[in-house]
Amino acid sequence: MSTLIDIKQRLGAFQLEARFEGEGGVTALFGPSGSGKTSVINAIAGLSRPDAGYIRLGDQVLFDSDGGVFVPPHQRRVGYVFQEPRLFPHMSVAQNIAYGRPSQQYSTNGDAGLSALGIEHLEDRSPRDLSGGEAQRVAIARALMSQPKVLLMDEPLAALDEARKAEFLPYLQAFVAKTNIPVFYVSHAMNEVAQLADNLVVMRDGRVARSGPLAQILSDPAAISDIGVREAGAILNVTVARAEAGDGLSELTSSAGRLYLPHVHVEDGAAMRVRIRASDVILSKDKPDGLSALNILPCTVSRVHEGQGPGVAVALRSGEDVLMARITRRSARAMGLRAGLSCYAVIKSVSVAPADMGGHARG
Ligand SMILES: Nc1ncnc2c1ncn2[C@@H]1O[C@H](COP(=O)(O)OP(=O)(O)OP(=O)(O)O)[C@@H](O)[C@H]1O
Repeated sequence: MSTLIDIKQRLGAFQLEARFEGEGGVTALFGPSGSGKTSVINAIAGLSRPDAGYIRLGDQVLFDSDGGVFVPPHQRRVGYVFQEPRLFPHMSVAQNIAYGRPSQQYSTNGDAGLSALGIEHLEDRSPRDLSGGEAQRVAIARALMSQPKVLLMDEPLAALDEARKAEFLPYLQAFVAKTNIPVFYVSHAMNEVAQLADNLVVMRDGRVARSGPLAQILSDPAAISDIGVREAGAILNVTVARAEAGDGLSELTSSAGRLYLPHVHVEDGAAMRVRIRASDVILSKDKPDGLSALNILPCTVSRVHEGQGPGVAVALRSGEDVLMARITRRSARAMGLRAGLSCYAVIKSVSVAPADMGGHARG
């Protein structure tokens, strides 16, 4: 489902001026606090009315200031999942899900997205007896009951502690991999975005700094300043060769070679995404020997991007994948880095956090 968002809106002292196009799947709105992410999805939901512009989801125009179109929120077929699950405490889980749709039978049968949430065994419980992650899974199920054409999620992990996040994320990944409903996902956490999204919209100060396919933006060295130097990094698509490779490690295969990374709790043969931060990649012109680092991938430099500061972003072709390295300008010069140069990327196993591993391969 193609989308077009092109809106201007003054909110107090804040000026929102956001334009991007999308192609369905999961579109992450990523940016620092106060950059305008929630304001954009509120405009899509019809919870606020932009001063000017245009919003189209598929073939439905929801807002067109020139044409005098403003579809009211209840006619937009938009599901909204907030930071807090907002369940009714006096109703069971099943009643919460069916709330407002008494005529509609709730059943996970035949809906792969809904089944992926794994909530059947929770139906008779009170929301008081759910963990934060379980409650969010129920909130997503409830949002699906209106048979939305699009699902908006505003930082659904923000209110969860680290343990609950780790428990909830695999369900969310499975859900977005299975559902056919386009999702707009607001987050300021790049590890979540890297695991969940197909498309990325980077927001800065009320404007769209970048938008496009996630993998493309994350492997563009010129985008590093918009993503943030600490957060920037490319995604490797890997297959789990041996989840239990001993020593608390898993053995993964990427198109460029074998990797040993912290243990992942998935079946052998599973396809997943691994985010490798640019600042965790060391480059060497010769194949290093006697290093403690377990992962040494042959690469070819495809682009060297010099920014304002002391760092240089280097895009590397590694088999079919792209890696990104951030090194000092001084090192880049000393090594004579330039497009076409063959080198080796060195990645410490322990530098890759479990939270950076696990996104389902889509398709
Ligand atoms: N109704 C309003 N009136 C005045 N200012 C507003 C209004 N709504 C939003 N703002 C301001 O607009 C800016 C963007 O807010 P928004 O919630 O869209 O950002 P965000 O990127 O989602 O941030 P966060 O991650 O903190 O939720 C903020 O400075 C906020 O205070």
